[in-house]
Amino acid sequence: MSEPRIELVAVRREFAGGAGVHGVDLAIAPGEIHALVGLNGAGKTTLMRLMLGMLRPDSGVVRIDGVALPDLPSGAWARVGHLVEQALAYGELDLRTNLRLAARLHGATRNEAGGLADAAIEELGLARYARVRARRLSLGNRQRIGLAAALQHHPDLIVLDEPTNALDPAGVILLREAIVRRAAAGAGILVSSHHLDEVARIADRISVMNDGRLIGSLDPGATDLERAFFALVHADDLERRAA
Ligand SMILES: Nc1ncnc2c1ncn2[C@@H]1O[C@H](COP(=O)(O)OP(=O)(O)OP(=O)(O)O)[C@@H](O)[C@H]1O
Repeated sequence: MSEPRIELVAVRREFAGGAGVHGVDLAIAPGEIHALVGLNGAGKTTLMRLMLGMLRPDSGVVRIDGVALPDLPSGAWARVGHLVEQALAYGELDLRTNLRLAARLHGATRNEAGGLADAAIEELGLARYARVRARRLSLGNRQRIGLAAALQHHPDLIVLDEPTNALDPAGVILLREAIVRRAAAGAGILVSSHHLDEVARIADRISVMNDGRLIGSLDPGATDLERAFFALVHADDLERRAA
């Protein structure tokens, strides 16, 4: 089997008060779309921040393409695309300039950056807004900029935290198609969501997170995902209360 795009072994990060991520193992293969679902506060964003080196684990290891994060050469981050928390855009610059800059930060040459930005603008339905300053854009279109910046350089590893937030139905479809395209090209993708049916359309695997742990998985082809999700969460809550 090929090397996972990313692998987490016993990753733990505990905040004061006890919340956090309490020992997570996870591997995402090239070409895999892996969905992460869980209630508010389950630890999804924290897990993603640990995967991206934004947060240091108390213990455990995160490897990208087999290399532990502290040893990862800085150039390797150019092969990663992510949107975790807020989409970063310079309000005074237009949408296309923002995307060109993001492409440059991901290692594209000046010539390549324009082409990547134009392709992403097309892919995410942003052509009408290409020359509009970011601060004038709607919330959903700012989210589209963040997604375009995360995807435009065709990364090998993609991490998206609730990417459909603020997107209209057309945006949801464009994003879905873009994610499937990246996976078909070999990217490993982790995407969190509160929309079970939405992620089930594209995910190869769905992991359920509860109280900082991965407690099980859902079959993306199953009919009543909501019921299966709550059954897992309730059983886990009961088990921990009994312990
Ligand atoms: N820097 C921090 N310091 C203390 N506690 C934190 C910190 N960051 C997150 N937490 C806590 O860790 C837990 C997990 O938060 P996290 O944001 O990872 O959850 P989530 O699954 O992404 O939630 P949501 O679905 O609401 O986005 C929460 O209880 C949160 O309050």
